[in-house]
Amino acid sequence: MDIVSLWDKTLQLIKGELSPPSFNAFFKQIVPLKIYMSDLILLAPNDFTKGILEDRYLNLIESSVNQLSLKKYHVKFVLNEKDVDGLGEEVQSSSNKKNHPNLNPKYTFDTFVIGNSNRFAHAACVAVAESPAKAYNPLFLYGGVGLGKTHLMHAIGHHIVSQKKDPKVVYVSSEKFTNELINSIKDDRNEEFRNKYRNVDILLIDDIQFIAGKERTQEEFFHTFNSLHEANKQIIISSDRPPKEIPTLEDRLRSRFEMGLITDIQAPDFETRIAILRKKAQMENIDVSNEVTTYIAKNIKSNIRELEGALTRVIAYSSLTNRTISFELAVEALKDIITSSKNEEITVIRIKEKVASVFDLKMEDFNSKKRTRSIAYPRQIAMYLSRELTDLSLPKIGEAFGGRDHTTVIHAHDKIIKNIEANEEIKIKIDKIISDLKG
Ligand SMILES: Nc1ncnc2c1ncn2[C@@H]1O[C@H](COP(=O)(O)OP(=O)(O)OP(=O)(O)O)[C@@H](O)[C@H]1O
Repeated sequence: MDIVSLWDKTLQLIKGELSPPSFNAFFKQIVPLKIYMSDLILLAPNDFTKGILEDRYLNLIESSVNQLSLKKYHVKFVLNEKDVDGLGEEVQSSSNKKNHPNLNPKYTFDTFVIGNSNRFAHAACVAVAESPAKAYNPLFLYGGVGLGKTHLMHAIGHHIVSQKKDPKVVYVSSEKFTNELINSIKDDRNEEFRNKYRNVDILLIDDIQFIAGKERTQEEFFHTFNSLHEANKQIIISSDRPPKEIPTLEDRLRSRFEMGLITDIQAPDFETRIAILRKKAQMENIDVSNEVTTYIAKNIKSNIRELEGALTRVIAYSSLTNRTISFELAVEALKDIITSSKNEEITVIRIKEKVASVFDLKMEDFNSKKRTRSIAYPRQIAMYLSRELTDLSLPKIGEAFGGRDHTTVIHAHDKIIKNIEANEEIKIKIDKIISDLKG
């Protein structure tokens, strides 16, 4: 029995043992990942659910699995698919179809909510999924943590697998790529490694920023890239920043990454956060009021993984305490998470407002072309603080200051660092602004 059927049957057994709210809260989101030796490895959606599954349900899960299988398994939970990367070749995986990559079944275009922050990235991914190697090659997706890059890459993979006959689609994190390369060198299996990556139709490579500074990996990836590109195979790359900002990336790779289309994903706006929460509640088949989704969406802004985690926590809390989901219950369930992030997020606007009040500037002065010292200097301080206190990229900061070039932001940042080192008065002033912003 393959892992997917084994897990499906296990779920049927477990369902009969538990109340529907508990089953829905803790079991529906588990993804069967891998069978390795005598371990059945399952992906838990978040730390909280993992803790509950391990503390309360491990015996039930293992006994149910072992009722169905001749072989005795130990069940293990991981939080990240990358955690099983080091386990060597799979014995069986959830992606048991020939040439099928290890794609998360939940990460499809259907489950992806489109909003202003990701509309362009989504459209580019759909275009690539429909015409691989014809639309944009490579497609380079970048954005902050937990904003949907991996989701979109897997969605492209699923779409292509569903459209083409036996395409070879490979999804790999750059860390896994590096580890496999190192092992192949160690075991003298370099040829095998090359064949694996140079003979695919679609290569999805996640978190490419981790190859920064790894010369041998960059060299190998350069040749993999070239042979795929020349053979008209599609390459999709993700990163937490644009190619220009990846330090110690060889120029020849950087220019290749810039050959196709580069697209970014921003943090979702309020409406998109609400839509994501609604979609998730709908997928879980659970009623959640507008008051509750609004409370979560207003307080968790910059990471969709955390947004989803908050909703899961509310659902679990309701199931554990046997109460219906209400605004009061959500506040109670999320008191640790939302108190710890109660300080308002630091944005460029807040930085500008603060610097404007300290240096007696008008808001429009930050974007103006005026270069008098009384304006240019506070403007440079505001750019410095934006670089230090927000996750925005250099080009985005430049954009937020009247469309200035990213080199202007670098210059301002370097200058203020030197000033802080040389001038105690400025250091105190800037420290005070930072502590006021942090609340
Ligand atoms: N637009 C969206 N609609 C629905 N779910 C989303 C959306 N964007 C992200 N998610 C969900 O948020 C979670 C985090 O997304 P994902 O893992 O793709 O982020 P990432 O950008 O690859 O993060 P990292 O930088 O940590 O690798 C996933 O569960 C994903 O399904």
